[in-house]
Amino acid sequence: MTTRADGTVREDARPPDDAVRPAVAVNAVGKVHGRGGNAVVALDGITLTVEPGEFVCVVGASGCGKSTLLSLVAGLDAPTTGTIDVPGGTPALMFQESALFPWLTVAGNVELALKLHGVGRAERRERARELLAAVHLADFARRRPHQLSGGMRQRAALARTLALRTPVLLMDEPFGALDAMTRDLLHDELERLWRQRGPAVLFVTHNVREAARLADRIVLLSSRPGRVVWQTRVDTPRPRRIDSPETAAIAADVTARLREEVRRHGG
Ligand SMILES: Nc1ncnc2c1ncn2[C@@H]1O[C@H](COP(=O)(O)OP(=O)(O)OP(=O)(O)O)[C@@H](O)[C@H]1O
Repeated sequence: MTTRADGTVREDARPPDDAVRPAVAVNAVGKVHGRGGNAVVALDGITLTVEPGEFVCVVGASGCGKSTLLSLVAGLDAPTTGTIDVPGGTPALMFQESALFPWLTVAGNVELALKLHGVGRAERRERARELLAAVHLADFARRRPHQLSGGMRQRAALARTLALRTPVLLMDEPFGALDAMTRDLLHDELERLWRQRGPAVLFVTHNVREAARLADRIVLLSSRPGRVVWQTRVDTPRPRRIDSPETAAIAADVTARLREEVRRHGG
């Protein structure tokens, strides 16, 4: 999928050679929301790639354009300048709120996502069953979302996102509303499933420790308008712990750079 500044979205006709092409390529992208006196320059000249299977966390001060970046990569909005290439097609998205349909069961929510992508009934059932078992919700498949805790709802949302088997997952603060203990468990789940299934992940967060816990690479955006100002690889062996000295040291380094960035902009 290629999204251009004129809003055209083109599905690539030829299957991509994923071994050599990035899973996501954001090329000199700018985004202005609104017009005239109300115009807000959210992003300015962002260039960023995510390699196949890579886990990239984007951090930055509030309002720096992280969610805007994800909505552009998702194809929900068009860039004002530049291009975005996602050769594997439309990515799956997960948000802070589970966005489950309240009138459907947990299994029904996962199956509906598959139905909308043209997956036949028998395969929908099987994939939903397998995914709900993988996120430890097998016993809750027939419950409705309001009967679940916040953490369980996000597990269901994760199952729905993974069920689509897209080569790219976009995650916008998916665990931001959860308590620390639940978030820690969801990090373990996500890391395990990501390693088993191997999608590229572009994960937006305010939480620098979360980024150090999950990422292969952390990208720091400047205060608005967002630009890539710094990035670092995270080579700590997996599985990781959020309270390990290695994770704490990386988080401290990223926090120092983030503070510097916010100070520079008078935040
Ligand atoms: N549809 C829109 N119309 C006008 N302005 C917008 C729109 N969407 C976002 N903005 C503005 O663009 C800027 C970037 O917003 P965005 O939500 O992308 O930032 P963010 O880094 O995700 O913020 P936060 O960390 O607080 O969630 C903000 O100033 C926001 O108010």
